Amino acid sequence: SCNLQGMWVNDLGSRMFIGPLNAAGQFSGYYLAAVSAAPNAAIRESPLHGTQHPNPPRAQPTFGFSVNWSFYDSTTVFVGQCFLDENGDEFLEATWLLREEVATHADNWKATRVGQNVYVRV
Ligand SMILES: CN1C(=O)N(C)[C@H]2CS[C@@H](CCCCC(=O)O)[C@H]21
Repeated sequence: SCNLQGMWVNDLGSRMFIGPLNAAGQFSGYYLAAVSAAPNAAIRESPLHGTQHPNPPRAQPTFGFSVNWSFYDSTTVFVGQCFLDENGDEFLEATWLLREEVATHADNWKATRVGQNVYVRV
């Protein structure tokens, strides 16, 4: 079945490490963004926390997690599902919302980006 634990990479080249699940399906880990609005030199590991359906183990569970960027005033939340391909290899389909801190409420309209990415195991 699909378990999020371990190291993943997406099509942007970003990597994330997901730690062990607890009984409630909660996990922690870190995210290493391959690209950012911040200068590349600033990019560093950022903590993530989330949940996936733990018990009973689901073959292709849904998950969610959020990343508190340690080098930029923004936050990303991810939701998605773990799938098994025809070879039995796991991949993640994720949709994300990236919320950037903007200077004034007048800029609120342009503060949230959305996207989708696929992750495969490193
Ligand atoms: C590299 N990325 C990646 O692997 N994504 C799935 C997307 C959604 S989070 C964003 C990086 C945000 C870094 C901090 C910032 O620039 O606000 C982009």
